[in-house]
Amino acid sequence: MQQRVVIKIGSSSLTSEAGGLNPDKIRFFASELARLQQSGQQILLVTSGAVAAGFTSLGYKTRPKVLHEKQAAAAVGQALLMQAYHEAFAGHDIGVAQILLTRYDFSNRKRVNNALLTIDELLRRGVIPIINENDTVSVDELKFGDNDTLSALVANLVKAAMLLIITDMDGLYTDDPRKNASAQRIERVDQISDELYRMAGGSGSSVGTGGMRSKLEAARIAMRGGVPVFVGRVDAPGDLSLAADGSGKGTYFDTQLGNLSMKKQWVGFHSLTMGTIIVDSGAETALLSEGRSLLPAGVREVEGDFHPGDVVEVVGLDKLPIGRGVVNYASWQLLAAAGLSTEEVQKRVEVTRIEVIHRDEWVPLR
Ligand SMILES: Nc1ncnc2c1ncn2[C@@H]1O[C@H](COP(=O)(O)OP(=O)(O)O)[C@@H](O)[C@H]1O
Ligand SMILES: N[C@@H](CCC(=O)OP(=O)(O)O)C(=O)O
Repeated sequence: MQQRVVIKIGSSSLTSEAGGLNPDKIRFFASELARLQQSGQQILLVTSGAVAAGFTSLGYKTRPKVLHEKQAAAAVGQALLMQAYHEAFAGHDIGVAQILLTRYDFSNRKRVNNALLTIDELLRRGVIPIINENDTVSVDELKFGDNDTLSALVANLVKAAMLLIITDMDGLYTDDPRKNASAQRIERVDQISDELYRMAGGSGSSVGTGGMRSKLEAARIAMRGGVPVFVGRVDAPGDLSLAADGSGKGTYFDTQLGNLSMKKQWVGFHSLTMGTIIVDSGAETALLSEGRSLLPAGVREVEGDFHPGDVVEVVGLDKLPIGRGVVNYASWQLLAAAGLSTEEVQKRVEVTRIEVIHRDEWVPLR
């Protein structure tokens, strides 16, 4: 199978600060992607820019903040965005296809499989799938909020050889370079630490959304799926191919954290969680450092209404996420078993497995 490369281009790289698409930039990226495709890779493009492209046509002076205004702007802008790509790629004799996805699509195996079959067929025929969030039907918690996460989920789904996140900054710095001139660029990252998250700020431009923080989050998801990531700038001919070859202007994230099976990817990143389990510090250490299963004794609180086989989020006493797993208890059973020793649980609660979450069905997120 040919190698697949997912390229994500942010609004800041395609539009002007005042709104509206920049056709020169679109043409430039089309020729960069065409060059990469000619080198034998299958290309998938995750593009932002619909809101930024559309808001001026609706009479907004600046990028709207209210959800339904953003959705309206995206509905106008998405057509403009696709038209611009269609024309730009036609110059290279390359066809394009529009795919709009939401978070919910990834949590539903049937829907995500349909998307994959479509993508496979397009790639077989040399067409570039152009993917964006389906802004019209996305509502708050189902929303990606930014396309960085979407690009990581797509990269994992298609088993990409690499994810290239193109933005207006040449990589991750020790601080936002727009605010701190002495910030230093980080060349390579092999583990995403809390310290790194503290360095990464929000968006510096008026058109972008997630900033470096959401790019780090995306890198974390892709790395867990075994996909190496580049975050950086592409602004001269040949830059994209250089980025794919390992000598781009940006930061590289390696994947020493190991590959996750499709099942664990689904549990960790694609599924919707049906509840939350709050665990004590002993259970947190057992789960994160000792590779053990979660037992009822370590459970402090239970939130939500779930059933055996559902995916739940596990948080520490500080309420910060530790990971996700497939739960073996219904929420009402776990409420009865919380804090009890294994012996006590066996006497009092009728469950098929004693582990609340078995380590084989657990994905740590720290
Ligand atoms: N530590 C950091 N290193 C680099 N850029 C940072 C950092 N913290 C915040 N940023 C900001 O993140 C911005 C890129 O994110 P964003 O505006 O969302 O772009 P895009 O539209 O490409 O997704 C940069 O322009 C920069 O101002
Ligand atoms: N779906 C939205 C993406 C939102 C957005 O701006 O994302 P990004 O520029 O990647 O930070 C759009 O096309 O405008």
